[in-house]
Amino acid sequence: MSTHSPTASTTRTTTLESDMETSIQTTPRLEVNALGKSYGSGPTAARIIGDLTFSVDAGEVVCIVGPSGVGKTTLLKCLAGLHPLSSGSIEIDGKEISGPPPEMALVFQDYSRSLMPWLTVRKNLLLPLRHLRLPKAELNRRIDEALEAVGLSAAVNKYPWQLSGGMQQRVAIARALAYQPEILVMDEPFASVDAQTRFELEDLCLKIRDDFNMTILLVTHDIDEAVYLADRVVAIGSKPARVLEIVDIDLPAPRDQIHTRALPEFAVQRTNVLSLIRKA
Ligand SMILES: Nc1ncnc2c1ncn2[C@@H]1O[C@H](COP(=O)(O)OP(=O)(O)OP(=O)(O)O)[C@@H](O)[C@H]1O
Repeated sequence: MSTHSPTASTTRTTTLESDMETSIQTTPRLEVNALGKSYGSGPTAARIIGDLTFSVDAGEVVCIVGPSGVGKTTLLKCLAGLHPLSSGSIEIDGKEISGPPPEMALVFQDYSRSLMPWLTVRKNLLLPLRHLRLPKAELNRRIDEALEAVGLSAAVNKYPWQLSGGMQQRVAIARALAYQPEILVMDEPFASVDAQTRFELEDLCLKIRDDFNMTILLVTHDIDEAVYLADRVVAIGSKPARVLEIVDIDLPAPRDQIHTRALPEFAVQRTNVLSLIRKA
C-alpha cells in the first residue's frame, strides 16, 4: 500500500486535471439536445424529427446515416438556423443558437445548383464573403488559400461549366473553406460524382479536418463512406426520426482507401451500422 500523502500542490494538479477532463468531456463543439421538428401546425402537423440528441467534439468527423426521407436534410437545415425547431435546442460551445451560426459553413450535394455558372471560380468564392467587409487583399488571400487546399489554384479564372463534376464540388468545398468556418456541415456532398472522384473527395475531407482542425458533420447514404470517414457514426431511425445508436469507429489513422477498407474491423463496423439501419 502506498504511504504517499498527496501534497496541496499535487491535489490541486489532480483537481485541475480532473476539471480539464470534465470540461473536455462536457463541452462539445456542437450539441443537439432533444431536437424535435414538425412541419405545419395543428392537427395536420407532420412530426419529422422526434427526439435527436448527439454531439460533435472539436476536430471530430461525425457522420449521420439513416434511411431516405428520415429527416437528415431537415436536421441540417435546423443546424444551419434555416428552420425553427419545434422542441429541444442546438448549442455551439455551450451557447444556444437562434439563427445561422457564423462559425458554420454548409456544403450541399448538388454543386450544379449551388455554384453560379455565370461567375468565375474566384467570384463564386467571393460571393458569400462580401458581407464580411474584409479588405480586398484579405479576400484574395482567403480565396487563394482555399483553392490551394482543394488543389484547384489553376482553375481560379475558369467558369464552373468548364470544370468536371468533381472539380465543381471541390469549388463548393473551397467556397465553404474561404469563409473560414470552424464547423463544416455537409449534406451528401459526394453523392453526385463517380466512385474514383468520391474517394478523392473523401480524402480531401479528412485532409481539411487535419489541416484546419475542422469539426465536420456529414450526412451520407453510403455506409462504407460513413465508416471510412467518421470518428463516430450516428445511426438514425424514422417516423419520427430518432437516434438508434451512436457507433464509435476506432479504425487506425491515417485512413487509407485501400488499406483501411481491407481491415477486418472495417467490415465489422460496416455490418454493425448496416444492420442498425436495416432494422430501423
Ligand atoms: N419544407 C417542408 N415542408 C413539409 N415537409 C417537408 C419539408 N421538407 C421536408 N419535408 C418532409 O420531411 C421528410 C424528411 O425529409 P428530408 O429531406 O429531411 O429527409 P432526408 O432524410 O434528407 O431524405 P433523403 O435521404 O431522401 O435526402 C420527408 O417526408 C419530406 O417530405
